[in-house]
Amino acid sequence: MYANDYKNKLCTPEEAARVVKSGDWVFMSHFAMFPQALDEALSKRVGEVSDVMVRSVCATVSPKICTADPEKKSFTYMSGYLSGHERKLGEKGLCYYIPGNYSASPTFIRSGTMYPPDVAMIQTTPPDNNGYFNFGTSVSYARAICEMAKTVILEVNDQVPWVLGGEQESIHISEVDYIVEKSYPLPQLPSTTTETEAERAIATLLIEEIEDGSCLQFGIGGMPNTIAKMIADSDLKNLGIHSEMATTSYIDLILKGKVNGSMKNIDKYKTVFTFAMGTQKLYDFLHRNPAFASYPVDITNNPARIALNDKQITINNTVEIDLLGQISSESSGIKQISGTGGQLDFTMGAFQSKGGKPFICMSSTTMQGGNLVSRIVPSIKTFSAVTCPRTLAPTVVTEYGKAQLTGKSTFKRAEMLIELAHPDFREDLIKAAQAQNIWTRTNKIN
Ligand SMILES: CC(=O)SCCNC(=O)CCNC(=O)[C@H](O)C(C)(C)COP(=O)(O)OP(=O)(O)OC[C@H]1O[C@@H](n2cnc3c(N)ncnc32)[C@H](O)[C@@H]1OP(=O)(O)O
Ligand SMILES: CCCC(=O)O
Repeated sequence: MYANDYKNKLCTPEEAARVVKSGDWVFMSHFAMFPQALDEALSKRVGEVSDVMVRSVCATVSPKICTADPEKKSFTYMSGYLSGHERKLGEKGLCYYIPGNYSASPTFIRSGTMYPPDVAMIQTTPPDNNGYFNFGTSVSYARAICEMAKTVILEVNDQVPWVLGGEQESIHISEVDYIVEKSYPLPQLPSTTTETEAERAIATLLIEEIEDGSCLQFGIGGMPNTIAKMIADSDLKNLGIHSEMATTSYIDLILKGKVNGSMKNIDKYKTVFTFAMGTQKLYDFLHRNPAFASYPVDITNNPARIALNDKQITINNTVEIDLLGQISSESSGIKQISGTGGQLDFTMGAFQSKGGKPFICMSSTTMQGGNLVSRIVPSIKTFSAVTCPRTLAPTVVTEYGKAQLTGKSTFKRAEMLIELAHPDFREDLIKAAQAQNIWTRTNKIN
């Protein structure tokens, strides 16, 4: 029925890329759905256009518009959450970070608060018989971008899984201006990370906090995968998932019957997420699987909606925490590592959920430049961003224990956090707390 429409809109990536004019804002799709053919075609226009602003989120390949234009003669690239590729480009001045809570982006686009997109370049599945294309593994805010863009170009990839959605997971051909085709496997995020002893100790401490019927969110990074694996081997049952990200570790949780969503108050029996990144096994598992519902990020990450499920447990990683409980999860000094993403959104949501518990976890130390450094620090580095402010500091977990910081005074926070630090750093931290006037004689460690 829509075959003629499809044929009329079909063109080469190079033809589609010609739509972009100097001064345009081009919004590309996110994470594993970064539109590789359109990026390549646009990169061939270096020197032909100027001041073109391109934005995406966590591109899982290195955008060619950056590498083809190291002097930024034509393109300036920015991302809402840096991937490893984007982090490296950032260090060369070829990728800028856009600070923000992930939940807010669709609203900012629709309200015009964000620069409006001139051109949307969005990767999708091929259309179904009703003329709909599916946003695959990155619903994110693809719909908001397409609604607001002057020109919508789809990059159709027949290797993208069709992911069933709660809403806004698809777009109709009538809303599309150009279609290009390219078949390639989605980039994969390896599932096997080498687990450290500290990660296993932290996971053990977190498992104690999860009950039958809890609703889980796992953040990004090595640690959440370790915990998911441990849950898959536990006696826990009737768990639910309401998360931002879906990962390969979900497969076992679902197949082993740990996660069935039966105790959720909303999206019952569904594992909810806005983007997925993992192995091909995950992408195959997601394809038309009714166990999942993808939603746009203003729905998955809305704290008020997160709170509708009882016993929401959120497990996110951080880079460092200062003695006041300021949580810095996305940068180290001027080095932007990743982004705020949904860390603050989910922490706020879990605080409001009945029986909910937000957690921030980290190994107590890390190797940096060949030196062992503490992640619990007197003060976070100059220029480092605070991802969760101290007013919203939840329970912090290291391999040495848990510290519930909410409602605690500055001296109590300092004391509890120092108990979670590696023993080699505790004396220096006590001295720092004394110098900061957040230590008292009532403190246990002295
Ligand atoms: C997309 C989403 O929003 S999902 C929802 C939750 N969102 C979030 O939690 C967002 C913030 N969190 C994050 O970005 C991640 O969880 C992180 C960065 C805290 C941890 O992720 P991991 O992949 O486990 O981090 P990893 O240990 O590999 O380190 C990543 C980088 O940070 C650097 N880093 C880590 N700790 C430190 C530190 N204390 N000082 C300096 N640099 C550090 C590492 O060296 C590495 O950089 P490199 O690749 O250039 O060498
Ligand atoms: C994680 C994405 C952040 C944004 O672009 O809003």
